[in-house]
Amino acid sequence: MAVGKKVCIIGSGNWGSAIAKIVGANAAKYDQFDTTVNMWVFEEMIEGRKLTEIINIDHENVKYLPGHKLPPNVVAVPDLAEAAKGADILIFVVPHQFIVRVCDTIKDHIKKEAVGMSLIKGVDEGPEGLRLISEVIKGKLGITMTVLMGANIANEVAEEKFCETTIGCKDKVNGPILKELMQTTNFRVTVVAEADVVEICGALKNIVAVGAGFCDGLGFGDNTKAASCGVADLITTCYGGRNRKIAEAFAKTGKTIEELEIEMLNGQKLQGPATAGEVNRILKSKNMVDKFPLFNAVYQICFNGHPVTDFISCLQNHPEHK
Ligand SMILES: NC(=O)C1=CN([C@@H]2O[C@H](COP(=O)(O)OP(=O)(O)OC[C@H]3O[C@@H](n4cnc5c(N)ncnc54)[C@H](O)[C@@H]3O)[C@@H](O)[C@H]2O)C=CC1
Ligand SMILES: O=C(CO)COP(=O)(O)O
Repeated sequence: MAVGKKVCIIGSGNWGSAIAKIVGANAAKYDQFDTTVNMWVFEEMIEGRKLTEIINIDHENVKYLPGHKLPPNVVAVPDLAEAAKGADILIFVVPHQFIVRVCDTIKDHIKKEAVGMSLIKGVDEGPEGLRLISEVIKGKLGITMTVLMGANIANEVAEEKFCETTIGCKDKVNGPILKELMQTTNFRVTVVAEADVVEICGALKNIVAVGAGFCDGLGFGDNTKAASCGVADLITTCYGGRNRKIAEAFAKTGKTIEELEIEMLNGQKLQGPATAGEVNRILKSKNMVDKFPLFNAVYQICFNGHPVTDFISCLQNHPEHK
């Protein structure tokens, strides 16, 4: 009898837990997957209990996705190398700032022929400029990489509200398998070959979302917000995402991004400000900062103490309008 492909989810935050609902259900449903899905959980204590124990006994990630049951075949594992060992499909879904450490921890323990799928929105600064997170993972682990990105706010996906997502997969073999693993009636998957485009759009929209939050916090209207907004994930993120929410509070309260993240997100992590920093340094090295006034303004406000009230001038003085 053929043995089903073993799946490991690396990460168990807001999105990792929502995706565990889907992956757990599909792994149990389809023969081509092993029913048991390991989920690496960064261990922490919640009211005197280990988070892994809570997930394995109560089947709920009470900290990062409260109110949603996870399938019982999703097993929380606190040891990262142990969780990833023997997996055929590795789903990477940690905040982007932790990915290098994650890869270093698992690199001697994973199957060489495993396929990775990154759900991480962010970028890395390589020596020659921007590096995609999937490239970082591939560089560290040497495995085939794919990505999954979309307008997918985790809580809405967990509530099974309809949405679409895109898998970027450069080869023809892995696309259909990954689609079967991820797709449900209310989470519709398109597979495309342009994986790099899928990933870069997913990463950069978080900077725009911070800008949208500034607009809301400063009391501008929907037209103003739309001036910084594109399609799909941008629309979603500019209305419903955490980056937007924190940026609005930043503009209204004068507190720092770090203070607000701690106060409002209960351990969840923003990707937009960090991505603005990484992208700014990359643009600087290529003398291209002036071509991206919105990205630059978000960076200056988040990191260099520029007043948020100046934010809109970056749109008023956009080079395209000259
Ligand atoms: N939440 C959402 O709606 C969506 C998130 N994403 C992306 O998915 C990625 C992961 O986001 P979330 O699952 O929402 O995470 P999150 O924002 O809920 O982050 C918290 C997670 O980080 C872990 N963590 C904290 N310190 C750590 C450390 N030192 N090392 C490793 N892990 C640590 C926590 O244990 C927890 O699992 C991000 O790149 C995000 O942009 C993508 C689509 C939707
Ligand atoms: O990526 C997301 C929606 O597609 C989530 O965005 P936030 O991290 O801003 O909540």
